[in-house]
Amino acid sequence: MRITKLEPIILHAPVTRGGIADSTHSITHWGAPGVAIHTDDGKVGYGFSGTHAHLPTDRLIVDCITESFDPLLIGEDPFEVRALWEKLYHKSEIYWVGRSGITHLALGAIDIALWDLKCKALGLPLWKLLGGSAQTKVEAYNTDGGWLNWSKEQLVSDCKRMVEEEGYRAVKIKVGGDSGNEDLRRLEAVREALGPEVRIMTDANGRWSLPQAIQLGSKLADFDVVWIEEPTAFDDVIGHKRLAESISTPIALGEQLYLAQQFRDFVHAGAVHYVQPDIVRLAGITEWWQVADLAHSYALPVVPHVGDMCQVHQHLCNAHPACQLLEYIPWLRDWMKDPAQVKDGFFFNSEVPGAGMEPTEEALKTINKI
Ligand SMILES: O=C(NO)[C@H](O)[C@H](O)[C@H](O)CO
Ligand SMILES: [Mg+2]
Repeated sequence: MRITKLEPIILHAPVTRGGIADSTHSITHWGAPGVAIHTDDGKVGYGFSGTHAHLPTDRLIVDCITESFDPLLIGEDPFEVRALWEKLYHKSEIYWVGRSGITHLALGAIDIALWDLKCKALGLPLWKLLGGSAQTKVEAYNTDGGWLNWSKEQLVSDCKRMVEEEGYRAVKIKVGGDSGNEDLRRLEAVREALGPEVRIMTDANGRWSLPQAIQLGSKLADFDVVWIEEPTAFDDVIGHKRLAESISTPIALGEQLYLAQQFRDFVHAGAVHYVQPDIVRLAGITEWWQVADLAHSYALPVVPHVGDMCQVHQHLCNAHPACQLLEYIPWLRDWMKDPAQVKDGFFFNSEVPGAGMEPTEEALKTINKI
């Protein structure tokens, strides 16, 4: 099998109720800039990055795919995923301007598409190609009812519905609003509504200063939260280490980290407890697996961020022994041929050959019409 063509794709999918916000971002659509990789035997592999649907930067990502990486892939054997990852990552002119950021997001989409091709050529779902199930099932926690722009009433109503009607036993709510006391009042209302057994995660999306994170983070224990996610500046290893030494609530982070080496620094410093690698920020499945192995060697749970909207991470969590739990956000499910399925709070294992990000024919009709 040889690669014959890279076709750029940009999908923009509407988010829940037309707009969601966390402490740092406010979006109306989820962006999926990516690629369809065609081969000489007619197979097509699909891979996407995950963005906030900002068209100019989505175009930068797909241009990087078609202008910079394309010439390095035409004629290559897609089975050689790791060799191609090294070739593309270390292409010196690209490495000079990239190493993380736009070029890394572009490489991630390509890597996912190459794994997709490998799966399709062997007729296997990604989790089976990676070695089979490492656990009986992967639990889902739901993020899509906890947005910071929801009123407290909407927040409580969504979280109750997810638990009482949809079977979730864990939900995540956003903190990091303008008022720390309002954050705590919202958290208290959700805890009171859900009772003591349901697990609640909190996520500040990097908004707090270190003193704010120490002050507010120390109060989270009153509500028995599972973790505080991204409490302070995304790249601040020392700050998170100091916070981890100051509060009892575990720290979760990773959705903003591009490189395995960044995860190494946080893990080695004891600055993270729940490690959240994302294939769409790292350079795909190939780099994600390195981070999951690193975390596992430190006995740290891996609970990926889902910039792919669970489509590929459902496979990865099924296959990697460090994963028992995965975030659920549904924004791409109507655009995917094999949408991730959650029932009674657990993910189903897909048996469909592939890595999970093949769009529907309908979705492909919308591309490049954005
Ligand atoms: O932090 C998150 N999950 O843990 C969410 O993905 C972000 O809030 C959304 O992408 C909006 O920026
Ligand atoms: Mg987050």
